[in-house]
Amino acid sequence: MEAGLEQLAEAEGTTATWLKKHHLMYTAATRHPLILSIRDGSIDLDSFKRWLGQDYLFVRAFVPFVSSVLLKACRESDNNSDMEVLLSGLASLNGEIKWFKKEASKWGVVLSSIAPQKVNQDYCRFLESLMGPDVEYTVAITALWAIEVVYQQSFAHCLEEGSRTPPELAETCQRWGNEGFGQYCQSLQKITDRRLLRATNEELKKAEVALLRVLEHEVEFWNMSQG
Ligand SMILES: Cc1ncc(CO)c(N)n1
Repeated sequence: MEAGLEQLAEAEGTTATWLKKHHLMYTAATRHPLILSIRDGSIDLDSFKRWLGQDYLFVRAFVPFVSSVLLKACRESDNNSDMEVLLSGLASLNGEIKWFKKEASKWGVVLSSIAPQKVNQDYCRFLESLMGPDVEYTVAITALWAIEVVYQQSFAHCLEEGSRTPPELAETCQRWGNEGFGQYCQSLQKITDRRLLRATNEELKKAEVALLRVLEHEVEFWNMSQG
C-alpha cells in the first residue's frame, strides 16, 4: 500500500504532491482577493496601478535571478534542453519590460518616480539569496517555477469562462494567463520534477522550503498592492 502511494506520488511528480500538501498556501497565492476582484470586475484601479509600478521593479530584479538559473543550468544540468527553456523565459522578459513601460504610460503611472516598497524589497532580497553559486540548480529552478506558476494560475483564472474582468485589464491577464506562458510553466515544472527525482534529501528539503517562501512572498505582494 505504502509503495503504491509512493509510486503514485512519483508518477504525478514531487511538485504536484507539494502543491497538494500546501494547498492552503497555494490557494492563498493564486486566488488572492486582489485577483478575485479583477475577475469579478470590482478591482480598485489604485490597487492595480500600485501593483503595476511595484511589479515593474520586481521584474527588473527578476531578470538577474532568471539569468542566474540559466547559468546554473548550463553548468549543472543533465539535460541540454533546460538551457533552451530558460533562455526563452529570459528572452520574453525583454518584451515584458517594454510592456510595463507602455502599460504604465497608459495608466499615468510614472515608473521613474516609484520606490520599491518593503515587501517588494524583501522579495527581491529573497531572489538575491538564491543567486549565489552555493545554491543548487534544483533549489533555484523550484523557486523559478513557483514564481511563474503563481502568476500563470492567478491571471488565467481572470480569463476563465464567466469572469467579468474589465476590458482594460484583459491585456495584463493575457500576459500571464495565455497558453504559451502556461506551456512555459509546464516545461519549468517538468524540469523541476526531473531534478527533484534525483535530489538528495537535503536538497528536497531546501527546495520545498523555497516553494513555501515563494508562496508567502506572493501573498505579501498581492497584499501590498491592495494597500
Ligand atoms: C511578484 C511577481 N511574481 C511573479 C511574477 C511572474 O513573472 C511577477 N511578474 N511578479
